[in-house]
Amino acid sequence: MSGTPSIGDDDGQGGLKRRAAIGAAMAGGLALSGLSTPARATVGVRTLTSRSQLRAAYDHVIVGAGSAGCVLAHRLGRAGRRVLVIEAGLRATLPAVATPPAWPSLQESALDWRYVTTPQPGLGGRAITCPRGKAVGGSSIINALAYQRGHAAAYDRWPAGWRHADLLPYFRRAETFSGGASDWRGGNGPLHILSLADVTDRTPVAEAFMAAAQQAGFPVTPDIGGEHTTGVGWNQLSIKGHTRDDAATAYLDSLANGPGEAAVDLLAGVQVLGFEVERGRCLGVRLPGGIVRPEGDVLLCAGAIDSPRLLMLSGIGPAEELHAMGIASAVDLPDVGRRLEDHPLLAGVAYEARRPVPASHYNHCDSLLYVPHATPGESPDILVMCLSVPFVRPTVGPLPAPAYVLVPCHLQPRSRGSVRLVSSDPRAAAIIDPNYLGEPEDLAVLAKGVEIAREIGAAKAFDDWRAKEVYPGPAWTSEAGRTDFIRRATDSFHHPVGTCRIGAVVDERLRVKGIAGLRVIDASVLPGLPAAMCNAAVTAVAEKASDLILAG
Ligand SMILES: Cc1cc2nc3c(=O)[nH]c(=O)nc-3n(C[C@H](O)[C@H](O)[C@H](O)COP(=O)(O)OP(=O)(O)OC[C@H]3O[C@@H](n4cnc5c(N)ncnc54)[C@H](O)[C@@H]3O)c2cc1C
Repeated sequence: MSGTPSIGDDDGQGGLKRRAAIGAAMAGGLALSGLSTPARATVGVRTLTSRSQLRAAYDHVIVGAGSAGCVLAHRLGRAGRRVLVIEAGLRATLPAVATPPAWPSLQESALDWRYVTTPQPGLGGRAITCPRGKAVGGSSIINALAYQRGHAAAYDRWPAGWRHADLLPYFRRAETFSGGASDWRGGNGPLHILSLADVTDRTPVAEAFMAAAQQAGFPVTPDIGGEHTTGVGWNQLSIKGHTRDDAATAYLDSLANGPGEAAVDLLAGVQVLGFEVERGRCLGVRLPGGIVRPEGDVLLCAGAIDSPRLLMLSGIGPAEELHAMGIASAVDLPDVGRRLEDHPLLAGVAYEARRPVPASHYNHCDSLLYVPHATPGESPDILVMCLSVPFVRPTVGPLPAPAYVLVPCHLQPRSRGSVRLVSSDPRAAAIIDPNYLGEPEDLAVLAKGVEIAREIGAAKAFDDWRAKEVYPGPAWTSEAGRTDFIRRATDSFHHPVGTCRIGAVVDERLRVKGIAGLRVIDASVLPGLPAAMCNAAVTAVAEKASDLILAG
C-alpha cells in the first residue's frame, strides 16, 4: 500500500482509534449504547486500533463489511490475499442482535443508517424509512433473519453466468443447512440455516396457517429454500443454536478456524468518502485524512444505496448530472443509481384473535406461502407471511392485541426508482426514491395477494383463532376502498437492489465499466429482485465473485 501516512492522526497508537470514534460520533452513533470501540481484537481478523498496525501492502481493499463484504474477506483471506476491510460501523454488541425475536428493535437504533425515502406518490405521499445496517456485518446484523433463495425463474432472467444453475453451487457452498446436505442444500458452509421444520417450538398460529393454506388449496413444500420453492412451508432463518448467524459471525469469526494466520485486517468506524480515479483507473480509497492504495482491485461492497452514492461522488455515473454538482466525470455511466428495485410489502390483513397469541421464538413469521398471482404452476411472485404479532402501519389504523396478521408481498414488482446524490458532500445521505407502486400492475398484484391472504385467513383451520378480520374489513368492498387501503398499508420489505446492475454498470465479472481496478459486489449489482428475500442471493453472488477475483 502506498499513501498510508495519511491514515489516522499523527499521534501514533491512539490516533486511528480516536478518529474512528469521532467518525462514529459524527454519524450519530456513539452517543447511543450498544457499540463497542474498535479497540477489541476480533476473533479471526485483526481489528486495527492504530495506523502502525497497517500492513506495508494490501492486495485488496474491501469497502463495507456487510453481507457481501464479509464473504469476500473470508474467501480472499483464506486464499492468502492480503485484505483490508473498511467499515463505517463498529462491532455490534446490542443483545437484540443475537436474539432473533428482538430484530424489529434494531431499526432506527445506532446500528441503522436511518435513511428515509422521498415522499412516495404510490403510497399516498408518505416518505418511509429505509433501514440499512451500519455495523460489522452490515444489514445482516439488523435484518429479519429469513434466508431463502427463491424460485429459479427469477435468476434465469439474469445475464448469462449469473443464472440459477450458475449460482446453485454457491448457494450450497455458503450454507450449513439444518436439514442436511443434498443436491440443493449445503452441509459445510460458514452460514448456518435453521429450517423451522427441524424444531418443535413453532407458534400455534403458524401451525394454523399451514393447515389453512392447505385447506385453501395450496401445496406444502417440505423445504421452501430447496428444490420446491412454491407452496406453504416453514420459514428458514440464519440462526445457529438460538442466536443470529450474521455475515460477521459466520464469515469473519470463522476465519480463526482456518489453517494459518488470517490475512484480513478490519478498520471499523471509518467512513469511506470515495475513490481516487485517474485516467480510467481506480488507484485507491479516500478516507478522512488519507488514501489507501491496494496493489489489486478495490472491492466496493457498501450496499444498494451507498455503493452508487460512492461511485457518483467519485465521478462514476451520469456525467451531466454530476457535472451540475461540480463533480468531474471519470466515466459517463448513466445507469449508476438508476432502476432501483425493492419488494413492496402490505401490513397487513389483520385479525383480532380469540385469545392471546403465543410469541414466536424466532422472527415472528414461522410459516409462509409462495404463490404465483395468476396462473398456477408459474413461478411465484407473491409471498404471504403469517405473523404472530400485531404488525400494521399507523396509516392503516389501530390493531388491539391479541392479534395476528397475514402479510402479502410482491416479489417481482415492475416499478423502478433511483438513488441520486443530493450534493457533492461525501457525508450527505443519498436521495432515495424507490417509486413504490409507481406501476399500476404492482398494485393489482398486491390486491391479489390480499385476496389470497383473506382466503387463507377465512379458512376453517383459523376458526379457533379468528375473532374477526379487522383489516382490510369493509374497506375491501369497493375498488376505491381497495386502492386506498393498499396505498395506506404498503411499506418496504427492505430489499433494495439493482442500482449498479450487472450488464449496465458492471460487466459480467463485476468490474465497473470504463474503470480499471474497481469492482462492485453487493445487492446493487443484482440485475433483478430474487423471488424471495435478498440475503441468500447477495451471499451467493459474493461467493461467486470471490472465485472471479481469485481467477484474476
Ligand atoms: C430491516 C431489514 C430487514 C431485512 N430482512 C431480511 C430478511 O429477513 N431476509 C433477507 O434475505 N434479507 C433481509 N434484508 C435485506 C438483506 O439484509 C440485504 O439485502 C443484505 O444484507 C444486503 O447486503 P449488502 O452486502 O448488499 O449490503 P449491507 O449488508 O447493507 O452492507 C453494506 C455495508 O457497507 C457499509 N458502508 C456503507 N457506506 C460505507 C462507507 N461510505 N464507508 C464504509 N462502509 C460503508 C455499511 O455500514 C454496511 O456495513 C433486510 C434488510 C433490512 C434493513
